[in-house]
Amino acid sequence: MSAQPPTFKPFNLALVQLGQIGADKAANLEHAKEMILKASQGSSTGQKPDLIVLPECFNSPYGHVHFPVYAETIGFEHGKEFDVEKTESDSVKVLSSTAKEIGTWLLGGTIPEKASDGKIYNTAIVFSPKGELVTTHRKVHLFDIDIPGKITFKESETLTGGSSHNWFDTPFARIGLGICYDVRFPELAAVSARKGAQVCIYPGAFNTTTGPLHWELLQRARAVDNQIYFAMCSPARDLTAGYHAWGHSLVVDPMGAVVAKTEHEEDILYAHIDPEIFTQARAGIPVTTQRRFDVYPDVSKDV
Ligand SMILES: O=C(O)CCC(=O)C(=O)O
Repeated sequence: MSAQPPTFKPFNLALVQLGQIGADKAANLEHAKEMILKASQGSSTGQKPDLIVLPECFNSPYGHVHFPVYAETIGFEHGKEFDVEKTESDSVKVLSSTAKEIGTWLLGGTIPEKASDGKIYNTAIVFSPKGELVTTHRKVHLFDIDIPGKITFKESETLTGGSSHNWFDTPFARIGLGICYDVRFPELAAVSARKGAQVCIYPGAFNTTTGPLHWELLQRARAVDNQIYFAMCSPARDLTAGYHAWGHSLVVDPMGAVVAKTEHEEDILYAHIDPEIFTQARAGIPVTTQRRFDVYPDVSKDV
């Protein structure tokens, strides 16, 4: 990974708020492919996406009991050559060939991943327009919460938290990665931004308890405190499923303004990403050059 981020150029983003995620993995993959192909055609106003994003856990129902059942072995290791043809992961195969078919960057949401040590991770997978798996990100902060009478969730029952910070470079931007609950930890996005990411994108799946209060607030906060674009892509809400996703996929600009958002049904959200807004935000409110690392530490140092 080069230290210097790519020059930030205008691009179009599409978030696929996927519905119909059920118990049948093959059907989930087929529908995901169908929706990626649809997204690649562009918006009704003619915006063709350069990068398409899927939600968290798009190939299986969401819940700690499901992760071991749906987990796939990917075989990717950071810093090592990786041949997609040799992976055992059906999800990686389908997304790789789809990205290649449409010639578009694809942040293929997350899937439960079984690592060589037997541990299971919640892992985001990213493909180049040639279908190469360029990076992965294992959810660092596991979603373990207990709000009595509302929601109890314990990913750590079956998952292990990732231990690395990840981003990827495209010809138009450096994109910082995180997954859902990771958004509650400002340090991760701060490290991405200080390492040069102009945009952060987190596949996510908030719920109907925390979603209304925190989903938009957290994303606007991460956008403003780092003066970056920030987006999260959710699955659609399915009231027949065990987990009711909040939906409301969102794109926020570096001033904290909402660029685009959906409701909770299946939908494709398009957004134009404009580097001018990034440049103006940083010039007008120059916090990026006013930090006082003599008073508090720089969290991006040594990472
Ligand atoms: O932080 C939250 O309220 C929700 C997080 C979540 O749903 C997740 O990490 O999957």
